[in-house]
Amino acid sequence: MRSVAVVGTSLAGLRAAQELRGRGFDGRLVMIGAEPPYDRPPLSKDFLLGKVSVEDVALAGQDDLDALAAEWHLGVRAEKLSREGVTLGDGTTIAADGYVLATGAVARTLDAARNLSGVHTLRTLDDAVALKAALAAGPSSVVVIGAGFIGAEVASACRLLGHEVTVVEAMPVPLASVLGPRMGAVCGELHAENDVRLSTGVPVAGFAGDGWVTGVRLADGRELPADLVVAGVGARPATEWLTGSGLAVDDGVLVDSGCVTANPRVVAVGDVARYRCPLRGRRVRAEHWTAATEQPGVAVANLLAGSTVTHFARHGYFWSDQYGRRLQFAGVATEDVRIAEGDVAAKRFVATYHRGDVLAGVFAIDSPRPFTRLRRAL
Ligand SMILES: Cc1cc2nc3c(=O)[nH]c(=O)nc-3n(C[C@H](O)[C@H](O)[C@H](O)COP(=O)(O)OP(=O)(O)OC[C@H]3O[C@@H](n4cnc5c(N)ncnc54)[C@H](O)[C@@H]3O)c2cc1C
Repeated sequence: MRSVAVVGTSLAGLRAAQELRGRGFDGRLVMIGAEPPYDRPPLSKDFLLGKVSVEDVALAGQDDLDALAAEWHLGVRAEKLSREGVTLGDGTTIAADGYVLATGAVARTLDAARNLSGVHTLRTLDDAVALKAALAAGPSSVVVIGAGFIGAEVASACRLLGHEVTVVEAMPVPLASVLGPRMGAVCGELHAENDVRLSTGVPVAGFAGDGWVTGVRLADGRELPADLVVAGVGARPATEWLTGSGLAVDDGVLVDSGCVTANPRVVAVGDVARYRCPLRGRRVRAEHWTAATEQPGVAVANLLAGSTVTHFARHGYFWSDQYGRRLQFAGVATEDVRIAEGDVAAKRFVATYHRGDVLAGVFAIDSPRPFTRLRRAL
C-alpha cells in the first residue's frame, strides 16, 4: 500500500494517521478534514466554564502534525467516495490505495426549532463558542432538552455559571438505556441536588417565540419559559457523502470486528463506524472518546495487512463530568445491579452489573480507584 487517504481529521482520523506512521507506513498520507483536529469532551465542560480556551482544545501541536509528513486538505469536505477516489468540495479528487473513514457524527437538530434563534446544539467548536457567547449574554432561563450525557453536562455548566436551568427528558428516567433504570435515576437526582429542575416522561411538542425562542412547549400542554435552549438530542453518523460509494451504511458505516468494510481497502473508525462487537454479539456505534482512540490501531493494522487479522474486542468505556463529580461507566448494564462500595445517597460509590456469575459492567461516581480495579476485572 503506497498511499492512504484519511477522511475526517478529528480524534479518530488523527489517531489513524499516527498509527499509520507508527507502524512504519512511509507512503503518501493525505488528510482531509472539514475542521482542524481538536478535542470535543472539554467543549461541554471546562470550555463553557471558561477554564480552557480554543487553543487548549487542539489535539496536537504544529510540530506533531508536521511529524506526520502528511498532505493536508483542511476546511474542505469530502463529497463523494468512488472508484476514482475521494472527491472534495473544491473539485479535487484524491486517489489512494487505502481509505480511513473517520467523519464522526453530527448533532441532531429539532425541526420545530428551525428558523428560531436562541436554540443551540453542541457538537463542534463553533457550536461551543456560540453557546458560550449566548450564556455570557445572561439568559434569564435556560432549558436543556435531553438528559443524556451532553445535556447533563451542559445543564451542569450552566448551573455552575449561575443560570436558572430546567432539563426536559422525554423518557421516564434519564440515561436508562445506557445505565439501566436504577443508576439512571441516581444520575437524575444529581440535577435536583444542584437546583436544576428535571422534567421527565413528557416529550417536547414545540417552541414559543417569533424569531427568538421564548419558551419550550411540552406534550402535556405546559410551556417552560426559555430565552436560551440547548438541544442535547443525540448525534447521527456523518455518512451522507458516502451515498453511491457502494459501501453498506446503516446508522453508520458497517464494518466487521476489525473496523474493515466489505472492501478491505476501506476501514472506518470512531463515531461514524458501526462495528461488529465480539463482546456484545451485535453491531455497535460506540460514540465515545476511548473507542475513537483505540479503534484506529486495529483498523490500520488490518488495512496494511489487506484483510482482518486483528479485532476490536474491548468493553466500551466513557466518563462524564457533572456538577463537579466524575461519572465513569464500562461494559454493559444489566438488571442485576449491586453496590460494590460507597454510598449511593452521598453520590460516591461503585456499582457492578452482573449476568449470572459474570461481571458485565461497572458504573461509578467519584470513585476512580475502585472503578479502575473493577474495570480491569471485566
Ligand atoms: C460536547 C461533547 C462532549 C463529549 N464528552 C465526552 C466525554 O466526556 N467522554 C467520552 O467518552 N466521550 C465524549 N464525547 C464523545 C467523543 O468526543 C467522540 O466520541 C469523539 O469525538 C469521536 O471522534 P471521531 O473522530 O470519531 O469523530 P468527530 O470528533 O465527530 O470528528 C469527525 C471529523 O470529521 C469531520 N468531517 C465530517 N464529515 C466530513 C466530510 N464529509 N469531509 C471532511 N471532514 C468531515 C468533522 O468536521 C470532524 O472534524 C463528547 C462529544 C461531544 C460532542
